[in-house]
Parts: sequence; structure tokens; C-alpha cells
Amino acid sequence: MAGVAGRLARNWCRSAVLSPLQVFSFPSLQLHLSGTAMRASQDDFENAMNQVKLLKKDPGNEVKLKLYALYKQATEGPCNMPKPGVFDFINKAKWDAWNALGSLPKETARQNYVDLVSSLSSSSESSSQGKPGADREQQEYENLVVTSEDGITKIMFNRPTRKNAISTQMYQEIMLALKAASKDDSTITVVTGNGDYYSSGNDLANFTDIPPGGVEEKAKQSAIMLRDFVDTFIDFPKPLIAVVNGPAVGISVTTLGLFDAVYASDKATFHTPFSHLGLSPEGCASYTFPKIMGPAKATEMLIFGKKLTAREACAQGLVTEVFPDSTFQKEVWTRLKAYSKLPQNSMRISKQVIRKIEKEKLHAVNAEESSVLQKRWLSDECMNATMNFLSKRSKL
Ligand SMILES: CCCCCCCCCCC/C=C/C(=O)SCCNC(=O)CCNC(=O)[C@H](O)C(C)(C)COP(=O)(O)OP(=O)(O)OC[C@H]1O[C@@H](n2cnc3c(N)ncnc32)[C@H](O)[C@@H]1OP(=O)(O)O
Repeated sequence: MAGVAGRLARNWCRSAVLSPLQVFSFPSLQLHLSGTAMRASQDDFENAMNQVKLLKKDPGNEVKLKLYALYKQATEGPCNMPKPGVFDFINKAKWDAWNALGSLPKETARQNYVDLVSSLSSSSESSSQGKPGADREQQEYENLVVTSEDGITKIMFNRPTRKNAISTQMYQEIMLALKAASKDDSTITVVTGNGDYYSSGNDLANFTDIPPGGVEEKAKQSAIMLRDFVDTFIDFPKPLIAVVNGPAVGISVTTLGLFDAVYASDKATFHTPFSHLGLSPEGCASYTFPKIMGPAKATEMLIFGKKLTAREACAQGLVTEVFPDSTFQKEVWTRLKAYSKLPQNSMRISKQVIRKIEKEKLHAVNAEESSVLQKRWLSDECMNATMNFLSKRSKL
């Protein structure tokens, strides 16, 4: 069906500039429109045919078939052509749409055609009346900017003065934004950072916000939150792309192994200083990194805290492609806009097929990593390293 849809779409492009005979339509609109007053003159009809060619937005195959059928009915009357063969997909879809109009009078079909074109013209005008050139902003978040445009939902970390460190509230916001993006009508979702960093990872101040139940309670709650957070990436149903605009640290690096593509500026670096902090890996990196780059290279990153340049991370397979920082945004967004036009269902299903076999394993790894960390957070090694950073703001 995707092939047919593609051909219908290409045919539509031609019909928009060539002939209304190539315009498609569908029968279900008949009921909805046939109650309207039948006053469309030949002039109205011809104007509507011209308006169709000027539509800014492709109305989709279903509407094109509706338009085609109404046009044929209005100009030739009921369909009396022989039914095309079963493999002649496009002509069969057009024939079906026209034939389904039955004995609808020519005048009614003409009126319905005019009404349908008029509704398309007004909806395309109103949709272009939003903030011109601006992204359509969705829900308000304190630490994120989430926008949707051109079939892409962009989730941008927005704590640039803290190098986009992820506070407890921000973990929650990221989960909410990903869940909303998984259900919206965008085809792909992009995660990126505002400012010079992609993200400096966990906000170490998260260790200072201790609830009445004490530090054990905090560790318990944090392990649940971490597990939920990483599960959201594991279960994300559509292509998830990281646009790594600058250095990435800790959990913002490990979760990259759960993205479908990672584009990086040549200014980005990749660093997981877990041992320096008395910690252990999370984000399923204990499983994904050895798989992506081999155990020896994964050890250098996850145990010894080796910082990789973007080009090294690309050579290891963690990054898909590296771009010069000067052209990074332009090149990446041009590419993403092209990808976002690919058929949505096909991309989702392909992702499902690619990831399905690993999902159960990833959930198990995530559970184990979170449980190990719950104990690590209570260790002297971790407490000392965290206090050292927070008191001296020592760099890792
Ligand atoms: C009891 C249990 C509680 C557990 C709660 C945990 C919940 C889930 C945990 C999930 C596991 C995640 C693990 C990780 O992500 S490990 C990695 C953690 N990140 C770091 O260790 C980075 C620390 N930051 C730095 O080393 C440097 O700031 C950095 C190299 C990133 C940048 O250096 P630079 O000199 O360029 O900039 P500044 O240091 O001046 O940064 C500007 C200000 O931002 C503050 N900052 C930056 N990053 C963090 C951070 N991760 N946490 C807190 N604050 C951060 C920095 O301190 C500066 O602030 P000031 O201007 O006030 O000094």
C-alpha cells in the first residue's frame, strides 16, 4: 500500500499543476456534503478547479480521491468504465471512488466538489496563520523547549547556565515530553541541547534534596525514577534522533545507545566518569556499549572514564555522523526534514522490527543497572565524590 500511496502522491503533484482530470476523490464525503444547497455554477466549479492547483498543502490521498471522483461525476456522470485489473492499483482506487458515488446527480457532485475545495482552501489558510516562521510550541516545560514543525518534534534541554544538567524535575519533564511525542502526529523526534552543551548529565545537586525518609529513601525513589526514565527511551516507538550540539556527560551519553541515530557537532565530546563519581553505568550502556563498540572500548569509556571526541565516538559506532560545528545545524536539520517526509508507518514498523528482539533484554538490563546504582549512591565513594564536586565544584 505504501507504494500505491507514493504513486498517488506523485500523481497528485502532477495533477496540481496539470489537469484536474488527474485529481482524486473519495466517496465518504458524499453524505456530508450532499445536504448543502446546490447552487454551484460552472464558474464556481472552474474556480474550484483552479484553487485546487494553488493549495499550499498536499491534502492527502483520501481527499485527492474524493476530489477525483466528484470531478468525474460532475463532468461525466455515473461511472460506466470497465473496472481496472486488481494490480492496476491507482486506476482501481480511482475507479472505486468514482463508482461509489453511484447515481449522484451531476449538479450535486459539482456543488460537493466546490464545497470540498473551499474547505481545503480555508483550512490551509488558517493553518498558515500561526506565528509566521515560528515553531508551533506545545506544552510549557520549565527545563525544556518542545516544538513541532515539519513532522519533527524537537525536545531541547533548556538549562544552558547549568550545562543542561538534568535535575529531578527535568527527568520528569523529559519523560512527559517523550510520551507526548510518541503519541503526536510527528514522524520523528529529536533531542538536543540549548547552549554550548548537549548535557552535563545528572545534576549532582539531586543528591542534596533528601526527603524525610532519609538518603535510603532518596536512593530508592531515584532508582525507580531512573528505571522509568530509561524505559521511556527503550519503548519509544518512532525514530528518535539525538542532535548532539556540544559535550555530553554521564546519562546523556549512555542513553545515546538507545537512539536510532546520533548526529554530532565536531565540538561534541562523550564522557561517562562513573568511576570518578563512585558510580556504575546506567541507560543500558553496560549492554549497548560493548555491543556497539566491543568490550575493550566500552571498558575505556564506562570504567576508566575516557572522554571521546565526536570523531572517535563516530569511529566506535556510537555516533552516526559528525559535522563541522559551523554548518552543523543547517546540515542536520536539512537532512532531518527530508527524513521526516518518509512514510510514518513504515518507519515505525521498521523500528519495531529492528528493536523488538532486544526490548526484553534492555528492560532487564535497565532494572539491574538501576538496582546496582541504588546501592552505589549510598556508598562512601559516591558520597565523597559528589560532595567534592558540590563543595569545590571540581571538574571531572
Ligand atoms: C541519594 C541518591 C540520589 C541520586 C539521584 C540520581 C538520579 C538519577 C541519576 C542517573 C545517573 C546519572 C549519572 C550521570 O549523569 S554521571 C555524570 C554527572 N555529571 C557530572 O559529573 C558533570 C559535572 N560537571 C562538570 O564536571 C563541569 O561542570 C562540566 C565539565 C560539565 C562543565 O565545566 P565548565 O567549566 O565548562 O562549566 P562550569 O563547571 O562552570 O558549569 C557551569 C555551572 O553549571 C554547573 N553544573 C554543570 N554541570 C553540572 C552537573 N552535572 N550537576 C550540577 N551542576 C552542574 C556548574 O557547577 C556551574 O555552576 P556554578 O556556576 O554555580 O559553579
